[in-house]
Order: sequence, then C-alpha cells, then structure tokens
Amino acid sequence: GLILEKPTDKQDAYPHLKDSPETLHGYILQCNDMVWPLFSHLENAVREGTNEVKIRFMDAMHSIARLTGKDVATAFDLSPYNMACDNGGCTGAMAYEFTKAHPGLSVIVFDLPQVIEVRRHFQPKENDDRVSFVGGRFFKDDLPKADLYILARILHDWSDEKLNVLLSKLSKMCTPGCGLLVSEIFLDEERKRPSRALLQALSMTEGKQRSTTEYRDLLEKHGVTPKHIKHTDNLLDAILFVKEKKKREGTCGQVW
Ligand SMILES: C[S@@+](CC[C@H](N)C(=O)[O-])C[C@H]1O[C@@H](n2cnc3c(N)ncnc32)[C@H](O)[C@@H]1O
Repeated sequence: GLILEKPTDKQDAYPHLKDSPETLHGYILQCNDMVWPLFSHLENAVREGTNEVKIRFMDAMHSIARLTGKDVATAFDLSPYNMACDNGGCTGAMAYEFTKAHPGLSVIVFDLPQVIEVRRHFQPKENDDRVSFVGGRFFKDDLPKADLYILARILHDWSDEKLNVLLSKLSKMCTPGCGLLVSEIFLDEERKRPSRALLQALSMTEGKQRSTTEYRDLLEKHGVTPKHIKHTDNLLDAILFVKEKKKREGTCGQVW
C-alpha cells in the first residue's frame, strides 16, 4: 500500500532495508500495518493505546524525522535563537538535527507524557545535553519558554479551529523577534500536488493539508509574519515566521 517516490540524490536508494543509513523501515511497517488497513477497512479504524502500537507510531515518525531533519534544521539561519521548543517533537530525532546544525541552540522536545516516557527506545548513541524532554499537552498545559517554536508535521493534524487555540497560545508566549518554524508538505495553490500530500490526506480524520497561502493566512492572524520559505526537495518543506513588534494591517504580498 505504500507509494515511495523516486529517491532524490540526497536520499537513500534502499530506504526499505532495516540497516540502510536512512532507513524508512519503521515508516513502511507503520504504513503497511496501520495506514493501509485504515484505507481498506475504515470500519476497523480504532485507535489502540498499547505500548507496541505507540512505539510503532513513534518509529514511523522517527524514521521520517531522521531522513528529513537535517534539511529542515538547515533550511534557515537560526543564529538569532538560543532556545527552541519542538512542539510534538516525538523521539527528538529532529531536535538532535537542530542542535547538530546550530551550535548555539538548545532544544526542548515537548510531547505527550506517554510519548516522552518511552523516548529512550530512540536515543542516539552520542549524548547531547542541549536536547531535553518535557511531557505535556500543547492545547492544555503550559509550554516551555523558548525564542523559537518548531511545529514539524503538527499543523496538518488539526482543524483551523483547534489550531487557532494553539497558535494564540504560542503567539502569547512569543516576544517580538521570536520565531515559529513550520515544517509540512505544502500543497500547491491548486491543491493538486504533491501526490504524497493527497495520499496522506486520505488517512486524516480531523486535520487537513494546506497550501503555503493557507498556512500564511492561518498564522498571520496571530501576529507572526512569514519571512522565509524553503522547498527542501526532501519530503518536508518549511516556513520561518517571526513575531512582529505589533500587529500589522495585512501584508505587502508574498515573500516567496
Ligand atoms: C505527526 S507526529 C510529528 C512528530 C515530529 N514533530 C516529526 O516531525 O517527526 C505528531 C506528534 O505530536 C504529538 N502530539 C499529538 N498531540 C499532542 C498534544 N496534545 N500535546 C503534545 N504533543 C502532541 C504526537 O505524540 C506526535 O509525536
């Protein structure tokens, strides 16, 4: 049931093999055992909360984050920032890419307590004390204080209504100059491509795929402005938003 696009020259040609350097083995198992049955047997689409299912999901997130993390982490100059909070940062795979790429940056991985609990399954061999972990729920609990908030593959999971709650909270946490880094598959303006965005949309319940314009419109309402966009050519793209000094009356057109 999994459609793999032809690897680019940056990508591993054998991502299905468990021992490949950028293995997608966990992601492929997740798609095969969990996502494809959702497409085929919607009536059985029941969420299970067992550890095995949780670790399988985390493994899937982990393999994609390891594959794309470096490109997302190096997409922008992040030298103005010292402390990032990776909201829904899961196993920390992206966080470690951010600290590797930016020597002045520390990253707090914020995710559900039950996810943080089992993160040790996925710890890298080399210890990095600039990455730390905090358990909590981003709609309800206080978020760690940071000057850069990362939202990688988070926004597509939720409705506009829910996101307005989260973004309003983040906007209040941000002082002027703070950054908000959004990484997603961005739909083109006709909402027809890329095909992997459409395929992923089939397995969504509450969320939706959005174009760069839709993300911009959603976030600008919360006082952050898109400064840079990066098409990484590696599954996930990214936009860096920055909190403005005061709310602007609309923008002067697209920055990309
Ligand atoms: C699609 S995964 C993305 C993981 C990671 N950011 C990445 O790109 O690899 C979504 C993550 O959000 C976390 N999450 C979902 N709801 C959450 C909530 N209410 N509070 C905190 N984290 C949440 C999940 O546990 C999961 O790790």
